[in-house]
Amino acid sequence: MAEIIDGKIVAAEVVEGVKKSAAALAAHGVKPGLAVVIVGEDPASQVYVANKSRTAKECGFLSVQHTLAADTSEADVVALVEALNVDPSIHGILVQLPLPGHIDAGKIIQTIAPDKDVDGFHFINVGKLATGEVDTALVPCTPFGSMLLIERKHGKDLSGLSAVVVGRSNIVGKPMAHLLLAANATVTIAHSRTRDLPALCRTADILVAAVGRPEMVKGDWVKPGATVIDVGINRIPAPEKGEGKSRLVGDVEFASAEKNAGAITPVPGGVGPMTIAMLMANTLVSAHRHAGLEYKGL
Ligand SMILES: Nc1nc(=O)c2c([nH]1)NC[C@@H]1CN(c3ccc(C(=O)N[C@@H](CCC(=O)O)C(=O)O)cc3)C=[N+]21
Repeated sequence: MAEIIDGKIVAAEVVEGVKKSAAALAAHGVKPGLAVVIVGEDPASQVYVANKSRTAKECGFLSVQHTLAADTSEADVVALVEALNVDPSIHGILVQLPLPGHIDAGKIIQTIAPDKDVDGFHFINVGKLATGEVDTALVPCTPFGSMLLIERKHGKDLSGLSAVVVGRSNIVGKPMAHLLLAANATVTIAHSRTRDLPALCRTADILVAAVGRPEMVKGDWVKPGATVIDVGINRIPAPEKGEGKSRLVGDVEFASAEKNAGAITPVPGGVGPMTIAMLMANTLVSAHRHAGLEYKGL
């Protein structure tokens, strides 16, 4: 049976470090500020938003939330982001995705000042990650947090290890692959058009599932002893818990996968809490950079 990697514990350690560093920043008269912009009400995002503002306050940050009506125009969202870009009290801007269909998410993301882009989605940060300029980049929170869990298990140098990332999104799959590559892993990105996905997954020493399909990765896809990082957060009906009830599952079929894996992240309590912790870490890094200070954390 696999070791269960407890993301809540590692995330709490990260948050503890962020809290201490934020307190030290206060001596320089700097308070990290995080602004979250939400357009409309996406129920799947509510948990995330609540966890995020609670953690930001716990870290001693300024935490500002702008909740806009679902029919807000693209121009109005652009104007808000531009105002936050020049607001000196704000060091991190996160525009909650998905956005309503009439708003071009790409346009909004590219409007965010790259040095406040705590999601790491702006072309500048994507390019820096891809070219190894990580010291001045902001790295996407979910892959960054996943990488921290992988480091706990394998150290910072993944030389000789093969990693398979299932999923090629700009938000998780691609940046995850870049981080693994930067750590010297041999990386394959798999997706819906990959031939014999189970066989490919069985070659992975490190298997990252980020496809958004509930329990798609089965136990017999997992190489014995492999490290499995489950990025999926899927809410599925759970009639056994009562009528209208639901439960969270990952992209990995946990019960079968934990029999083969050497280590595995659960859902909930794995990558999710790490995403929040890294958002705090990125906001702290940004606050340091804006103040001309160096952050020697993480
Ligand atoms: N611009 C943007 N950046 C994001 O990073 C972003 C986003 N938009 N839109 C929504 C998704 C989703 N997301 C989550 C992060 C943590 C948990 C999390 O903490 N999950 C708990 C779930 C706790 C529970 O529901 O019981 C866990 O996995 O343990 C969930 C979801 C970030 N997202």
